[in-house]
Amino acid sequence: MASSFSPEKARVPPAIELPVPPVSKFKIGLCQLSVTADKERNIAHARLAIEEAAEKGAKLVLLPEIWNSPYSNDSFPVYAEDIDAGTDSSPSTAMLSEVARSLKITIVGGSIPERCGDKLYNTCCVFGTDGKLKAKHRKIHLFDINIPGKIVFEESKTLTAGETPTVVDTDVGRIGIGICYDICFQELAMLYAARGAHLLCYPGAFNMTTGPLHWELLQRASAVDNQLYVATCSPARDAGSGYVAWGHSTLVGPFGEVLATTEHDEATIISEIDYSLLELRRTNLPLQKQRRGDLYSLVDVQRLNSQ
Ligand SMILES: NC(=O)CC(=O)C(=O)O
Repeated sequence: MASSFSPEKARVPPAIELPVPPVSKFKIGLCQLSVTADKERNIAHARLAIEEAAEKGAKLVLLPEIWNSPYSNDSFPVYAEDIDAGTDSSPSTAMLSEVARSLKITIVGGSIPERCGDKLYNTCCVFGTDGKLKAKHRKIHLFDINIPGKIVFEESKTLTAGETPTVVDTDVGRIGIGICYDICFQELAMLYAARGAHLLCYPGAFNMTTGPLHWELLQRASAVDNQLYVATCSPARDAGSGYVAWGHSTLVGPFGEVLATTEHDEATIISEIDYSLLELRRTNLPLQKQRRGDLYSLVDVQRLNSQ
């Protein structure tokens, strides 16, 4: 369907007030998992890591991008699951749902290759404490990159891009979801902030060229520009695999401060999120009020079109 967006209508309603989160302080777990070619092992392994994070007090657990499959265009069609067709056709999300329900935690389930009809997507599922699927985010910006002599990757060879930004209300606050390359598009983070997100979660697998330069920079920029928390989770590095991930899963606070991070080995990071700091930082630095909406503005096309 063609978008009905027109520049004349491009006056955006004011940003949504930051909603009162259902919880002020809680622990988040970032599971930087090793990923192999053995899907069953990957699922069992992820389950153990989630259980370990929950045992250490995590109420929200974040997994990496493509944690049930090698990250490759050859693998995506082979490992893809039909998430909407019920638990039998998606063992990976069935596990996430079951463990979220039994441990009463929220899970932002990294991403897996999703099959829907004749299309494949890179998809993140969010499960609530009752085990129900609360949101499904299909990677909006496909990772098509060509840095000669360093890295060439074309997700669009096999995958289709998602069409919808995803903000989800959970027991641990309002969360905006992006997958890896989605983090390079700051408008998406701004949109989530304008929709009242407390936290942005990005499962990601940055590469060894962009990772050292861009990974932390983008997270900190998103956090400080939008005055919210940003959490990322990568697979652990496997130097022998076709795609070598940078690792460095991280939690950044609303002042751009790195609260917890790790290197490239497998690890579970447990760190605290304190939403009272969102108000504090927004009072210290009232960017929202100082923004020059008369000179520039972000257009939320979906909100405009739904009016
Ligand atoms: N998987 C990705 O989208 C990787 C990416 O964005 C990168 O820069 O690396």
